[in-house]
Amino acid sequence: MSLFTRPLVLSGPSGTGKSTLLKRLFAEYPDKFGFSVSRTFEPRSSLSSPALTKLTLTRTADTTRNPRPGEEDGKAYHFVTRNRFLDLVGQGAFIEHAEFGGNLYGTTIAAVRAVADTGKRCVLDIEVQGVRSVKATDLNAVFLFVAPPSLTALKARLVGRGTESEESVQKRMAAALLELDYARKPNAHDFIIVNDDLERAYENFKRVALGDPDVPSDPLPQDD
Ligand SMILES: Nc1ncnc2c1ncn2[C@@H]1O[C@H](COP(=O)(O)OP(=O)(O)OP(=O)(O)O)[C@@H](O)[C@H]1O
Repeated sequence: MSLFTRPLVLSGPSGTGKSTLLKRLFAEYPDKFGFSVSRTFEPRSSLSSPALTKLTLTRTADTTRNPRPGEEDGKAYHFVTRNRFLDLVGQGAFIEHAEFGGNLYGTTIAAVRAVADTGKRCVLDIEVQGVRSVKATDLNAVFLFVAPPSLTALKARLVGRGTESEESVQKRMAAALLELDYARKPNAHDFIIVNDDLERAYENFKRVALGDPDVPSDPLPQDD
């Protein structure tokens, strides 16, 4: 049976290639997916590039920041007041929330459900803490872990991306160890894709995203 009707939770170390895979997927299937990203790290703009905002992606995040000119409520974000946001936090409404630059951002359980109601598959790109939160809900999500071929390769990608300071690379590498530790636990994820060769990884990623239940998981990289 297709898994397409269940939200897809994508996680994996920073720099492992999640945005790269998502961009390709959303470019190939502009109407099939709703997307939510919320992270502890500073958000990067790669998934908000003009090419992507033209797509009919449904975003699911709430924010207290003011709408920018031309931004409609409910399209990029649901704009809420700080008080309302904190109420929602108190009610346990969020899967994840974090503060960046004085504004609060987060993804509510209700927003993920709303995407599913439109017939699209909601894709969440979140960290391990968010994975645990989603597991504690009744969202019945499918968990996909994208692993780097090795820690050495991961570091090379982070450095090669040219977006991180030395300190930020160190922070991300430390977080990567925790993500990999979690991924080694039995039943932590339903699918594991090692993003070694991009073409191969993308083919498997696409199959999982479209709901194929039979995509074989790759073995996790050994510590190096
Ligand atoms: N299979 C691959 N082989 C080599 N390089 C890759 C591969 N996939 C992605 N990259 C490169 O690795 C870098 C990190 O990829 P990307 O930004 O997609 O990671 P990410 O997991 O989305 O990171 P973050 O969680 O920080 O957003 C980019 O420069 C990207 O071009």
